[in-house]
Amino acid sequence: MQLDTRKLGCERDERWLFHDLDWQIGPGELWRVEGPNGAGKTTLLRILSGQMADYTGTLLWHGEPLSHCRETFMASMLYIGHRPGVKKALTPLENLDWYQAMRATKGRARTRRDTCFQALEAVGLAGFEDTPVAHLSAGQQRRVALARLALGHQSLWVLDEPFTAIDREGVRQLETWMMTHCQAGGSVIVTSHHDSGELFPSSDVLKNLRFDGHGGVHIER
Ligand SMILES: Nc1ncnc2c1ncn2[C@@H]1O[C@H](COP(=O)(O)OP(=O)(O)OP(=O)(O)O)[C@@H](O)[C@H]1O
Repeated sequence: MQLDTRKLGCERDERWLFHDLDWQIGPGELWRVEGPNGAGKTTLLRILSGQMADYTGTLLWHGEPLSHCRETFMASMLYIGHRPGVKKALTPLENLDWYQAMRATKGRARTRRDTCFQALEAVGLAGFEDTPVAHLSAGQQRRVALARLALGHQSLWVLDEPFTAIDREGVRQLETWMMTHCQAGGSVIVTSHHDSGELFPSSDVLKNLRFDGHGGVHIER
């Protein structure tokens, strides 16, 4: 797993959010992107996850320009954004099953459903599998989205504010998942407004990319 940015830049309303950003995200690396509101964190994550083409510079996936290997990249990357990205009229189980089907996950429908059950149990939604998402709390809805992490398909996780609405125990569990994912050779890029030191207190692998809010971005390995 290797994602590189070369001279990456993005301008909004005649203001550079970031420019000339050279950054390497390698296997086993856990990156926290931090900075003030409006600095450009979400914009950066949307570019890195292949959702925005409005930037300067180059993105390389395993050394190859992203535009040449988009399909492989998209299959290897999981993005969870600000919004839970779940269908409220469906149940958690239906949402996950739909997600699995969309990713053309091989295997029998029954095995696929079992995997979904396990993922929902892992995020604390056992007993809520068949409740329409619209009837769940904000934190539970968020957990439906986060259950995708437990399905274990992708090597790169790009997570924009995944801790929003999640209780303290859930935050610790999520941190553990991210660290375990990195220990297994995966990579994580995560934003959060939690204070520094509040998250991943026991991690010695956490690296920071910090927006200073004035167009400067600082990489702290
Ligand atoms: N589609 C867009 N068109 C024009 N400007 C945009 C667009 N999306 C975001 N911006 C601007 O880009 C800047 C960066 O926004 P972004 O959402 O990336 O910041 P952020 O660091 O994630 O903020 P927050 O911490 O509040 O989530 C903001 O000034 C925002 O107004």
